[in-house]
Amino acid sequence: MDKQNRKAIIAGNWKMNKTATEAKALISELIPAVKDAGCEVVICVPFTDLVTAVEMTKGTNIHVGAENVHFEKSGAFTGEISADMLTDLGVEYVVIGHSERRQYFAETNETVNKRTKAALAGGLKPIICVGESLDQREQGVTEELVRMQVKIALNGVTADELKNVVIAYEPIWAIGTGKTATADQAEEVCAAIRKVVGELYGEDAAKALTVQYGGSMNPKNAEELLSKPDVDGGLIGGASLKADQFAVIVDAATKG
Ligand SMILES: O=C(CO)COP(=O)(O)O
Repeated sequence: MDKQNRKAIIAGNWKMNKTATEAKALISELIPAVKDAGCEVVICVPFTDLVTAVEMTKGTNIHVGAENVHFEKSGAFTGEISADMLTDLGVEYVVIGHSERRQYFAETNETVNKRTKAALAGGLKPIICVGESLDQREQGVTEELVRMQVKIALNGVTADELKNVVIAYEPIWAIGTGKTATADQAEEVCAAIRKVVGELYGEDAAKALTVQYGGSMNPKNAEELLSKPDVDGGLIGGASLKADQFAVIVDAATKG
């Protein structure tokens, strides 16, 4: 369902889960489970599962994303993957700046910005992750922090490119903890994200932007979270690894 003509997107972020063999089994279950979705359905999978995911989802309503992309086009960057490598496979989306990347792999707002620009230049749709730690929330700096993360991530991104950008609000304290933000907390920050994008690109661009919530979204809480006016979808970790659970969330977004 569209909110003010916005596209709701439910994206799975598989993280470091599923071998190619396991991915095959999960995607086989997912295809029939989400075939009537009224929202966009994306699965962001490990690099080693991309070929399988792209091949298996051809002709279905499932879109495929990667979980990271390097900012250089090519060269001596052992172990890295470029935007061209991903688009050439048929990959459409890419998660950028996930808090796990920021926490364990020294990702910064600046590298998030570089990756975002490289993704867009290469024809990928970035899902840019922002969000505060529990400490930051308790200190009352959530909105300032998220505004800064969004501003730096989008530095140098044109208004035209913004049409392909998705922003995911993922409070770090809610990721993988079973502790979900309340629907009002999610709405408050998703609205703040839309506001800062409005300041940068104007009202119309802000209204068109898809802003997702992520952090322990599950079949039980999805409907309430997705009913909020500024929550246009979800970035789902744990529950995206179970076809039946993911399908319930997709249904909730279809209603939302
Ligand atoms: O990090 C997330 C999605 O990117 C959320 O993970 P969980 O849904 O497992 O909390």
